[in-house]
Amino acid sequence: MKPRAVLVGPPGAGKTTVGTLLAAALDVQFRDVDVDIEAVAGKPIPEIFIDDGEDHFRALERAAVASALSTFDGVLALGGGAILAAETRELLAGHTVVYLTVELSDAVSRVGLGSGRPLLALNPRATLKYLLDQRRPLYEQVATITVGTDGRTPEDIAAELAGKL
Ligand SMILES: Nc1ncnc2c1ncn2[C@@H]1O[C@H](COP(=O)(O)OP(=O)(O)O)[C@@H](O)[C@H]1O
Ligand SMILES: O=C(O)C1=C[C@@H](OP(=O)(O)O)[C@@H](O)[C@H](O)C1
Ligand SMILES: [Mg+2]
Repeated sequence: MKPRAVLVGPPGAGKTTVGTLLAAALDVQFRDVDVDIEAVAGKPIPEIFIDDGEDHFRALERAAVASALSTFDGVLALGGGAILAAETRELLAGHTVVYLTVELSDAVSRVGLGSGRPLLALNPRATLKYLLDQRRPLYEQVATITVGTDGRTPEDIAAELAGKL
């Protein structure tokens, strides 16, 4: 069993939002790895970062992604940093991986003050700029389909993807 599509991209790309609409359009289930991680940890992501640290969050994330990739057949959204793990990038080979791109200005306005995203809590704009530059090659490495999201509605993006899949 494998997901119909796996959505990757930086925070604010719209993985959760577009993924939900895409799953509805394809009439399959939607799953968000961030939600799986919170269920395993028994607390929200900001609390995992505060209580246990980012390394622990990443370990939970690697396990949650590996499990979902082998047991779930709907539309799967990863967290923006999941592709930092070489193990996860390797597991993504052979999957339909959709990279939702977003430029800094749209990402900044979408994540707002970064609430619920502990990495962005201090300085969302500067951190997003760093994350976008650091991760772009990794998203490009795993992607099989790349779709731009700037200035577009989630509905429009989901409809384009539903047509492609
Ligand atoms: N194409 C879009 N245009 C405008 N706002 C968007 C778009 N996609 C997502 N959003 C908004 O941006 C925020 C972040 O979206 P989300 O789906 O959580 O992104 P991700 O899961 O990639 O971090 C949400 O408030 C969402 O409503
Ligand atoms: O970029 C990241 O490292 C993270 C992105 C978040 O998911 P979204 O990309 O859905 O915001 C979430 O997994 C966590 O806060 C870490
Ligand atoms: Mg998300």
